[in-house]
Amino acid sequence: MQTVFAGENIQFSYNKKKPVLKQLTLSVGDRQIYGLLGPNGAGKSTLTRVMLGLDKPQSGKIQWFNEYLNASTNKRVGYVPQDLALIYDLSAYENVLFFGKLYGLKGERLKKQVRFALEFVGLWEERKQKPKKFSGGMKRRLNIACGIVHNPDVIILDEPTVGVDPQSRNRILDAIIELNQLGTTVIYISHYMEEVEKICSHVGIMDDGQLLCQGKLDDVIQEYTDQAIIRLELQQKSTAYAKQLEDYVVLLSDGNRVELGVPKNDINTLSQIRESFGEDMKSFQYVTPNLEQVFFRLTRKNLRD
Ligand SMILES: Nc1ncnc2c1ncn2[C@@H]1O[C@H](COP(=O)(O)OP(=O)(O)OP(=O)(O)O)[C@@H](O)[C@H]1O
Repeated sequence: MQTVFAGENIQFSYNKKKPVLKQLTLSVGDRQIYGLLGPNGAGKSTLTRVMLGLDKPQSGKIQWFNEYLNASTNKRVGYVPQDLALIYDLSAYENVLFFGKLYGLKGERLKKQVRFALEFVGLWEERKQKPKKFSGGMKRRLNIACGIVHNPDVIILDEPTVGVDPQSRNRILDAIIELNQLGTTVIYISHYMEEVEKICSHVGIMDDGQLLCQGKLDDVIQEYTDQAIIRLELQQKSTAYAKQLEDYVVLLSDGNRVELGVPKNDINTLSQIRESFGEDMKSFQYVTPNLEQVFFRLTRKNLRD
């Protein structure tokens, strides 16, 4: 596998006192959809700025395509920022044209690429309209068109589905998958665990300026979920079963619902649970290990906290 991005021991602080990125090492391979997850303030946007060369780290090594950042690597990387970077007095077409020119495109190639980008996000028909009239989802899609107009080898998308309706959200996710199938490596920063599980081949979880794990999505889930989860629906509120619950690791207790962490494939524990609750157990469900559990285990936080 070819490495597209390699960052080693990146140390960065805004005010030279408290580091925001702490000896962070991260690598992204060619044609991956790499999901970068982390709670608020973990340092994801800062990392993105450092990766793009907008902020300079105090120490560490950053390479794109095995080269230090330079004019040529810059052209191969696209960026769709979290905050919409649109010019509201220009039409959708002119917005994308503007970004294409910034990346050095000219003439027929520029026109062709603008059309490709607008068609790709499904906004070609609306090209003459100004984005101030667009819905949140359309603005996000236009933002993406501006980021891909120069046909980059890698695109970094920072929370591209925030504040959009479900239809636009699906459209954006489908477009990202399609872009990847066309050969683009995607670095996808998101707060939505289910989106990362749906589209990403690889994942990295960061907290407090450090990368806590990274790897193939399935491998990470396997490696970091040493417990199976059993979800019980009880007749009464879970507080009424304090005695029975003493014997188990209670992961969640919410009204009549309880989630217990049990060793994987441990049939004895499962039958013990059935016996302990007997008739009081309305339902019993095995919950497949997922990224949310990995995230919680590593950060002790829920992503949307
Ligand atoms: N320009 C800045 N000057 C000083 N501190 C900053 C600046 N930008 C971010 N920080 C601090 O750096 C830390 C990491 O912030 P950052 O925005 O990178 O996190 P994040 O993971 O992207 O968060 P979110 O998910 O909320 O966007 C936070 O403590 C934040 O307050």
